Amino acid sequence: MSAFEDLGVLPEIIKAIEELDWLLPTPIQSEAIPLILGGGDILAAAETGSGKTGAFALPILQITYETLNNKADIPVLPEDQSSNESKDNGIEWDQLNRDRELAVDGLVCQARSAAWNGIRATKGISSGKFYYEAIIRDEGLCRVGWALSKATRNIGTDKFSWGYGGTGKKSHQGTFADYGKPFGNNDCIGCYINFDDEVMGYTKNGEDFGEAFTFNSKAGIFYPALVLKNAEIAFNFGKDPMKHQLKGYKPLIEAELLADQASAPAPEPSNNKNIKKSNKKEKEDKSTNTQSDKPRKPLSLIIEPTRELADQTYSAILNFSKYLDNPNIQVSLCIGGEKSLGGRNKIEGDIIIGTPGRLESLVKDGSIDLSSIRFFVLDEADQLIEDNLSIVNYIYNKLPIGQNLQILFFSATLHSNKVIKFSEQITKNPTWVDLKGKDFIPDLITHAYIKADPSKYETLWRDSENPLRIRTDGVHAMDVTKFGKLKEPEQKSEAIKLLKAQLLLKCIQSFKMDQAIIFARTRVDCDCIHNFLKEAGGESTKSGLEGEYSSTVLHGDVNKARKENLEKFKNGEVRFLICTDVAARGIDIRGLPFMINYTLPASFEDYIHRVGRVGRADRIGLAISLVGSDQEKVWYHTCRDKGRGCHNTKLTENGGCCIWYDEPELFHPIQESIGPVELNDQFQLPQDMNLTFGASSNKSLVLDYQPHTEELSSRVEQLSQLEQTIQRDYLSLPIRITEIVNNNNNKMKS
Ligand SMILES: Nc1ncnc2c1ncn2[C@@H]1O[C@H](COP(=O)(O)OP(=O)(O)OP(=O)(O)O)[C@@H](O)[C@H]1O
Repeated sequence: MSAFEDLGVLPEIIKAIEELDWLLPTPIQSEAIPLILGGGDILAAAETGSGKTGAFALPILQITYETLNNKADIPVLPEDQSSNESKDNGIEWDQLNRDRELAVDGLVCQARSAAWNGIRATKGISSGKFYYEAIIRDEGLCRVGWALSKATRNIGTDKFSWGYGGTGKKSHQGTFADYGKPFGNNDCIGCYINFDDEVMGYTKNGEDFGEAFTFNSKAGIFYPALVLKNAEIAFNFGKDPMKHQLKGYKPLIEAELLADQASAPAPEPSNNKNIKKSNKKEKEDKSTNTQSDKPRKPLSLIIEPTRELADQTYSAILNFSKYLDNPNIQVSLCIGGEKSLGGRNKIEGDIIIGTPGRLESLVKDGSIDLSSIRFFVLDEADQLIEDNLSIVNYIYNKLPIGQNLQILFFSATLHSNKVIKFSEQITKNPTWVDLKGKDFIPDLITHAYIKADPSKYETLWRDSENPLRIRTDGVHAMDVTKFGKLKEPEQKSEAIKLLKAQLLLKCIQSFKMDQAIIFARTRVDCDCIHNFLKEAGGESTKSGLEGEYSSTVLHGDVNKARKENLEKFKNGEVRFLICTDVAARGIDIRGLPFMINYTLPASFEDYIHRVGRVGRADRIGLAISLVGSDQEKVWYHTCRDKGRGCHNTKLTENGGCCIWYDEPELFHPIQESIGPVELNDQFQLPQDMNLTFGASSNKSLVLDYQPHTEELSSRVEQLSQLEQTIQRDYLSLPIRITEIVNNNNNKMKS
């Protein structure tokens, strides 16, 4: 019997997690899963990388599934919002013919993955002159066009499909050629097909680019088709008035729409539609499952502070749910940077995962129906409450409070007054699952630091012969022209900035770091470090191989590329990820050996989350902090454009956009609580600390059971003795009764 089974987890979920090598639950999972399955509110604090995602995701997935299986309980969306079928003459995007990471909401298609994801329409045409429109809703990549039923979903790459992409290329049979103009956000692309003359073509915002392809009109039924990557596109087959009229062509909806008899290619496992059924149960379902086939109201809502984290939790839940069918669990990802649906179409999904801003706007415009929510999860709750309290409160107030609603708070750092006060307002007698006390940090992390002292390391940063110098944030561009004896605070500040870049290289070299995550304070700092590493040898070589110091950045500015950059790092395509605190929480990169605090975070809690990117899932990690020996003057933009084009280096108290950042002060609590070791002059750990970073500790995540077992052993012993006493008493009971009965009989006889 699996240990997860002991916790009451369903076999289908266990099968999925066993494939991830989750054989035993981690301590937080052992504690939290039964409590959540049992129905209470909980506040769960456990160290970074200890498996908190599974601790809440597994039980809510299970209860969601069990609720759906009890068909009477399934809340469905009202009919008029759930189907476009009649109004669209039966043409819609085909849920059975789409790639796994493409989500469909009415006629809006979205894929947030860095891979291409395609879909085909349910119906197509084989005669006449018709067209449809695609309205691009962000800057991602896409190709739109037509496909026969034999085509793959990556249209334009085989001989059965024809596409036109945002880079201004048409493609067929894998050949890409210039056509029309590039297109992007807000553009309206018309896709037309003319069976009389056997030509296909495209328009952009009404401008006709003429023939793109010729084709054989007898080839079969031509379906609208789409492939996209990190993009969102809305379609109009003619239900709404077309944006641009195309002379001689009618909207597709007016055609005689057809579909091939042949079945569609097997669908990928679903992420937001109820499409996969086991053969065995299919027959029963035809009669009984009509309720669960309808779009359903969400049962679980999970809020995550960042897009990356929302995406990670979304992928985890998709993985956990892969063997749950009849019905499949619908999971929807709602993250920032997307347009409102205007309440026209409801977000479908049994489990919705999103970021605060996006969820707020979807709730406000009526696109998410919260009336059936049973689980409200605040992951990284302290950050959500710190940064987005009003949104969390707003969403909470829209929930069906007082019914079966369960509220779950999770974080490694959950002990602030603000969190406790808020939790008291919204939870009912919550159980605290606090495994290690306040802000505990995994033992698998070794903490080290180097004091970035320009007087100590003069040769490193003063060396005028060394062409490799970081271009710093520009705060001192006007006030430090010469360094001299480093008397002025501004000189020291700039010297520290120059030195830190050199120390970074030394650390990378000394520990032969293959992969590391580097945290800096601002976007500008991240870009400066990225450029510095490029110059140090981070450029891709002509042969396409990444350079020795290849890096990528992740911060608030790198909007669309954020996911792609993170994937590059996760896949090992680049060696260093340079980021702001946007990646400090939750991001799970298995086996990551090193992290570097290029600048210290502004709070001790942030230090805990940042260093928690290493030392996860049983891997030993090293966290190195570069600590300035003096204060540094840094940007702190209060200006309207948040720093764009700002050169105001006065301090904020004088109306400017700079502050003095006091790393020596920020380092105190870290030094007191954790006591990091100082790297020696060779930038090495003391010799007795011989560790292989990135390697398994061979302790296993679940060995943490041991202290718990020891703690409980005396009580288990007492229980066992009690049990024995009861057993003995019980066994002696009939004898005594017989004795009493016999005695009584004897008395009566005599
Ligand atoms: N029972 C388990 N057995 C083996 N590996 C596990 C188990 N549970 C989780 N993991 C793995 O441990 C890693 C960390 O899990 P997770 O991301 O949930 O940690 P976390 O506690 O949420 O961390 P953070 O506080 O940084 O958000 C992941 O790679 C996950 O796959």
